[in-house]
Parts: sequence; C-alpha cells; structure tokens
Amino acid sequence: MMLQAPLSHYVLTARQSREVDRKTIEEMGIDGFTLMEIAGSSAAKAILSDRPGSSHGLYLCGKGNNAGDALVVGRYLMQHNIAATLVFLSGTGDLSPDAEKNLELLREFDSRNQLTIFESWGAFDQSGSWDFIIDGMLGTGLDSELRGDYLKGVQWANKQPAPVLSMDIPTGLHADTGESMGACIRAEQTFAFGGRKQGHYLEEGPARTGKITYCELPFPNHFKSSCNTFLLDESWVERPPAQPGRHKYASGVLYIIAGSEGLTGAAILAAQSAWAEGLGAVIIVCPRGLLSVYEHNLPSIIKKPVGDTSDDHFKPQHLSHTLEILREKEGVVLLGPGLGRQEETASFVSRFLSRNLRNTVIDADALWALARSGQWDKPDDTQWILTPHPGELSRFTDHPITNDYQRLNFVRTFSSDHHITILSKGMPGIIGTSSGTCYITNYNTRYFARAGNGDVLAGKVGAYLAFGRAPDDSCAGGLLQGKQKLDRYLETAQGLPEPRDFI
Ligand SMILES: NC(=O)C1=CN([C@@H]2O[C@H](COP(=O)(O)OP(=O)(O)OC[C@H]3O[C@@H](n4cnc5c(N)ncnc54)[C@H](O)[C@@H]3O)[C@@H](O)[C@H]2O)[C@@H](O)CC1
Ligand SMILES: Nc1ncnc2c1ncn2[C@@H]1O[C@H](COP(=O)(O)OP(=O)(O)O)[C@@H](O)[C@H]1O
Ligand SMILES: [K+]
Repeated sequence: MMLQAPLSHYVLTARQSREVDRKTIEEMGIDGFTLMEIAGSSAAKAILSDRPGSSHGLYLCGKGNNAGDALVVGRYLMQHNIAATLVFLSGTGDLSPDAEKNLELLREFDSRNQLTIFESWGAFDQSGSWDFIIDGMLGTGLDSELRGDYLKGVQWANKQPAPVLSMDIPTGLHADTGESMGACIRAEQTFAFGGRKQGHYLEEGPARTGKITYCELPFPNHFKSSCNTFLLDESWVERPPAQPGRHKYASGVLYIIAGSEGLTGAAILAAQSAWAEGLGAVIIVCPRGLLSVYEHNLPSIIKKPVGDTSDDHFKPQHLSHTLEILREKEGVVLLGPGLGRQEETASFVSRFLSRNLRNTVIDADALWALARSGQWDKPDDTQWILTPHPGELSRFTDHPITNDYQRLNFVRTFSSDHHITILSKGMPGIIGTSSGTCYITNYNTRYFARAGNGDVLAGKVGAYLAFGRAPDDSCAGGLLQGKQKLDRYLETAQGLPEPRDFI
C-alpha cells in the first residue's frame, strides 16, 4: 500500500493557503470573518486549557488578517477575565476589514475596562507583565525582510520571559522557505490555521515555531487536492509489523551488495539492521576476499561470495555471477553501503543497474557511481529507492542546492521526472515519490548524523521493501522506526546514541 496521509497533515505554501482561503470564501460563501472567528476561537480554547490561571495577555498586532486572528483570541480570553494589552505596529487606521471589525467588537466586549490599546510601537511603554505574548504581527502575507517597527517588535518579544504564541506562523518566518526574513519570532507554540505551512518544517522553521497546534478551518477537502506535501509522523504511518512467513524465503529476502576492504562495517550494519526486522533471509553478496570478515561477524546471514580470494572490492567481472545469484530467489536488493569508489566498482554498479530487474535501494557509494554515470533511466517495471545525504543529492544536478526549500523542490521534481522514490536525508528528512507527492519529517534528525546511521537506515528501508511494502511506505517505515528508537533512547540514556542503538 502506498502512503495515504490524512488531510490534517497536509502542508501548504503561502500561495496554496491563500488559494484555499479564496475558494472557500468565493465558492462556498463562507466569509473571511467567519474563518477568522473559527481560527481565533480554536486558538483561544487551546490557550485556556493549556494555560490555566492566566490573567493578562499582550497582543502584538500588524494590520492584516493575522492581527485579526489575534483580536479574536483577545475577545474570547477577555470573556474569561484575561485582560488584553494590544500594540498595533502599523497603527489602527489601515487595518484589513475583518481585523477592523474585530477591533470594534473587542472594544464593545470590554465591559470591565480590561483593554489597553497602544496605537504604535513608539507609544507602547513596555512596562507590565504578561502571562503570554500573542504574535499577530505577520502571517502568510509576509512578502519581504521585516520593515519598520516589526523588526523592533520581534526582537523585543524574543527577549521577554513570557512565552510567545504565534498566530499561524512566527512573524518573520517565510511561509514557504522557512527562512528568517531579517529577524524572526521564536515561538513556544504556533497555531496553524487551516493547514500547516511549509516554512514550519524547513530551515529555521522547527527552531522557531515551537509546538505546532493544527486548527482546522472549514475548507472543503476537494480544495486541498492541489496539495502535494504532507507531514510524516507516527500518528498515521503504520509501524511495519514483523512478518512471520511460511518458510524463510517466503517472508522476505533482501540481497545486500555492499562492502569493500576497509568498509565492511557499512555492509555489516546494513545486514544486521535488516535482519533485526524479521526478514526470512538476508543474503550478502561479497567479493570473495572479504568472506572471512562476514563469516566472523554475521553468523545468521547467508553469504554468497563472487570472484576469487584476492578480490576485496566489486569489479565488472563479478556482474554475471551476481545476477545469477539474484535469480535464485525472489527478493529485493540493497546496493551501495561501503562499496568504495574504485573505478572498477563504479563500472560494476553502472552495469549492474542497467541489467538488474529487482526492486532496489541504492545508497552511499552506489549513488556516487550512479550520479557520475548519469544513467537515471531504470529498466521498466523496476522500482528504485535512492537514499542520498545532502552531499550525494547535490551530485544529481548541476545546480547548487543550498537550502531546504531548493532541496524539497528538487526532490519533488527529480523523483517524479524519473519515476523513482528519493529518501533525502538531512533535517528534515524528505521523501519524494514518483507521483510528485513529498513527505517531510518534523523531528530532530541531527541525532542520526553519525557514520553508520545511514547504513542502518538503508537496511531498514531494504527490509520493508523486501516485505512487499511500497517504496514510499518503506522509506517512511525506516525513518520512523529510527525515530521511535531515538525517543526510547532519550527517555533512558544520555549522550549521543550510536548506530547499534537504532538496529
Ligand atoms: N480569510 C483568510 O484569508 C484567513 C486568513 N487568516 C490569517 O490571515 C493571515 C494572512 O493575512 P494577510 O494576507 O492579511 O497577511 P498578514 O496579516 O500576514 O500581513 C499582511 C500585511 O503585512 C504587510 N507586510 C508584509 N510583509 C511585511 C514586512 N516584511 N514588514 C512589514 N509589513 C509587511 C503587508 O503590506 C500587509 O499589509 C494568515 O496567516 C492567517 O493568520 C486566518 O484568519 C484564516 C482565514
Ligand atoms: N531514522 C532516521 N530518521 C531520520 N533521519 C535519519 C534516520 N536514520 C538516518 N537518518 C539520516 O541519515 C543520515 C546518516 O546517513 P549518512 O550521512 O549517509 O551516513 P552513513 O552512510 O555514514 O551512515 C543522518 O544524518 C540522518 O539525516
Ligand atoms: K504571526
């Protein structure tokens, strides 16, 4: 089964977000004021339950609809006796119509003199204490580096002891790229209205948005169909179950073509990682000169040596025997960990990939060889999963990939153009699929940035593919399996986990 993300996990660009808003307003007749009311009231409800005992909030407001959301929050909370101090960074003379209407309502609701309004940043005396600061300065309407008093407001808010709660997106964070536009709010919590934004997950996004609370808006599902990015998390991706089979070869076979002198550790980690998932058989194909290393370290794993005892890396003359081995049993292939970069090995990889008809995970040095040859066209009906880290990915193209936004766009285009699946490692991890849909992770993948974790991941992805899971699902399973192990590790141990902790 291919991945099927729930719509609560769709991730929008600013343009897509505006488009869904616009269509809902124009085609469904649900006006912007109503949408704002739903957005602000859901945030207010969450604040009331998360922060009991609050008595005073500070609201930093711009002049657009993001400010309108903040004003709705202020009205609901004032009804619960939480006083509101409002600061308008662009004054109140030029508010968006819905924000203006909400300011009027807020004034009318203020029966107990709980409202204080400053009409500019300069007028705000900055004294007082607040239980929280609502960031309603800028949302998806941000279109340039921060201007005027917005810069001052953001820098000041980031220094306050009170937690900052952002409406939709932290002010200053670009909704598409996740870049900080001159300065950026560091929020403790962000309420994502009607959809998560791409910028929440890219570049500075994860460090700036804090906890993301998704607030649903009445957008019809069919308006979301243009969305092709989803958040990948364990709330919806099934944990790949162990698959006890009728006999060993019926419960999944993974051929691992990996290792060379000095790099046998990569092949060993990948094999152990795949084996731990409960496969029927893991078969390591190796140059004969390295057989004794694997005999010693991998007792449960079947070894199939090729070539002669002086061979310590793969060569073109190993090709026909390797293909013959692969014909013995149904199964999938993991090609690459620790293969090395000898000329002969690169040539073996190119020839292998043009003739191999098995579904294949292509990792590490095999990716290097593939990028060098540029032979991206795979044999028909064969599925490829490529697992590049950022350096490997950048060899796929002549254009530099310097940020996450470019990486996401490149992964999407490249995987759909070539009908392959790409698991782009990094922070965030991104899965690109042949349909153009991408999935992005939201956890700290930097814990995995140690040599060997890529081999463990490739072993898991290979194992799930061998169980018959779809390529995108295999990648998701591999990533989240590591994430679950990381969570358990961090609960009980300190320091950096090692690759064996993820096996
Ligand atoms: N109907 C809707 O459109 C809905 C919108 N919602 C909210 O509305 C937000 C989008 O509202 P808007 O499109 O009004 O945009 P914003 O409220 O984000 O801000 C737009 C205003 O900011 C100014 N601006 C842009 N970049 C600036 C910069 N660098 N420095 C200073 N000023 C800058 C623009 O000139 C414009 O006046 C969303 O993020 C969300 O919070 C929600 O209320 C849900 C419904
Ligand atoms: N479970 C996981 N979830 C997210 N990312 C992961 C996971 N496992 C590995 N990674 C990614 O893989 C990278 C390690 O792979 P790589 O750089 O190829 O190293 P190596 O091949 O030396 O082991 C990590 O930095 C991380 O981005
Ligand atoms: K904001």
